[in-house]
Amino acid sequence: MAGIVSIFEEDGFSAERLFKQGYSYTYDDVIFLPHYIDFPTDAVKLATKLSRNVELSIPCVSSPMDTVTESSMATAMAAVGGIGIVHYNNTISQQTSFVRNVKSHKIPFSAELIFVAPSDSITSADEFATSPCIFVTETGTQKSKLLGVVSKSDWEAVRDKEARVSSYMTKSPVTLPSSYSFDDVAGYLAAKELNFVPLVSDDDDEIVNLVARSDIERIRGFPKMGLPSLGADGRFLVGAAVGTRESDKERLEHLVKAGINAVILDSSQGNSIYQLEMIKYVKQAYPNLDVIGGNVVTMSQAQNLIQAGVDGLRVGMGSGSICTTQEVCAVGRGQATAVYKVSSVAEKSGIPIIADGGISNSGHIVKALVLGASTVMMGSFLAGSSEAPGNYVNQGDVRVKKYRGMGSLEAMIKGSDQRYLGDTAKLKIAQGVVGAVADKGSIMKFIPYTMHAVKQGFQDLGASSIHSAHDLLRSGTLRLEVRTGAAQAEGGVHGLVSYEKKSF
Ligand SMILES: NC(=O)C1=CN([C@@H]2O[C@H](COP(=O)(O)OP(=O)(O)OC[C@H]3O[C@@H](n4cnc5c(N)ncnc54)[C@H](O)[C@@H]3O)[C@@H](O)[C@H]2O)C=CC1
Ligand SMILES: O=c1[nH]c(=O)c2[nH+]cn([C@@H]3O[C@H](COP(=O)(O)O)[C@@H](O)[C@H]3O)c2[nH]1
Ligand SMILES: [K+]
Repeated sequence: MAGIVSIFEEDGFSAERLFKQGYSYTYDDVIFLPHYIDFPTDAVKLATKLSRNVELSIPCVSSPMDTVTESSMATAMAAVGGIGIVHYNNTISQQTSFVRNVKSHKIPFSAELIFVAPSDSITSADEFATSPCIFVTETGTQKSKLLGVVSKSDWEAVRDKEARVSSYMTKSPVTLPSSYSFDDVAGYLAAKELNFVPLVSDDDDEIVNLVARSDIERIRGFPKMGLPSLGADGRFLVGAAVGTRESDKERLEHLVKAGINAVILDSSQGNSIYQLEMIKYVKQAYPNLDVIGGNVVTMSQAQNLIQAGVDGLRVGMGSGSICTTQEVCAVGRGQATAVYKVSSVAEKSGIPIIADGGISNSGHIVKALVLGASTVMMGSFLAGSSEAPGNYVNQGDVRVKKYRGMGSLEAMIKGSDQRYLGDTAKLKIAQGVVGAVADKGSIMKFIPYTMHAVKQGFQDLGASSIHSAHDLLRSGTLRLEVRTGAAQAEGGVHGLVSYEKKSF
């Protein structure tokens, strides 16, 4: 191979040369030249690091946005081997309860837990829309003693819909410990011919999950993935975002108690005195917690945060699908260039980087990883999934979910305005939009398929791991080019009267 490489070394550009030319390139601008295949697709390993001490089996991270990551997303992301970062556009108690919820699960969930008090009545079938049953507890909240359960069929059989639930609930329902594995729970439901079973936490008997027979079939139907992301205590890994205000120190204290495995300091421009001070504070107060700084897009921004002690860096400014930062502030960078440049610095200090924003297909993930990232962070790619917060609505013929920027007016009004209205700033300027994305089903189905597509890309490049891709990048063995507009059009579907694009 060495001889062939030297004859053709002028074919294509090395990344070093290509990214030196003064252009801001994004993923679609560049294309990799194929190399040599000497292993099967399944031999490609995508195991990686989120940050210095957090290991994942796939390079996928869900973004800390209020239309992307709460408990359901973070649980499912960990179950498939990635990680979710819980957003902080909420109160401290809401954010920590999302984290605790992830920590108390062994099985990803789809049903909502609904609680009523014994004297309440259930007047509409709509109350069962998101769950096969409703729990009755002493005070009607999750944190109180379980008295009974009402299934949808129990309720349908009741004539007087105004009746108190205590008059017809099934008393003292069977529960299982939440430490039971998927197979244990599946075996129990089958043996007892039950339609669902609630799972209770080991320490305080609180109901934390509800597994229905349909969930068992659903989960069994998903493609097999590698190892889930588990901490040393056997619980799912989860991260959380916080800001850089004084009040975020209190938030962080609660998140650490709830068991987060990494914290992301969430700013659009991370190279600030506020973030540098926060990084130093976190490293001193919680030496065992990985702290991820950002966002950054330049080598010098990265160098500053590395010197302050970050364990990971988040890269991307204005590249997100809902971002308007480049339009509003004229600051940012094409995402391919940003990932390459920041990784060239971070790599020298052994700091993994997260390529954040602008991912809309598996090819973009290949590009981010091969250009130096260790993981990709996704918002719009995940926001249409069943695990994302919010309900689906119909927009014409399409089932959609809301997806919005954290710097959109709507999101700022909901909670992040403390960041904007604090101290001096009285005027709110949006740096993001509110939109909608199409229903994509469960991430537990489309992430495995996406990872398989990524492995095919790696195989074409002769890279059997993310580490070996980075070696090809740095040695100049990886060759790439910029695509003209016509080349980009040629690379997409073209010249057809109509077509259906079905990926798997
Ligand atoms: N990746 C991207 O391209 C972008 C992301 N976003 C997202 O929008 C959200 C908001 O981002 P930002 O506006 O950057 O939030 P931020 O909270 O970091 O900054 C908001 C404002 O508060 C100031 N600030 C922060 N800490 C301070 C302190 N301790 N004392 C005084 N002033 C302080 C900042 O300098 C800035 O002017 C985040 O979720 C972020 O990820 C927003 C724009 C671009
Ligand atoms: O300019 C911005 N204004 C916003 O309101 C905003 N909200 C999120 N983000 C960033 O976009 C990333 C998600 O991007 P994607 O949807 O392309 O995955 C996220 O991970 C963030 O980095 C924002 N950027
Ligand atoms: K954008």
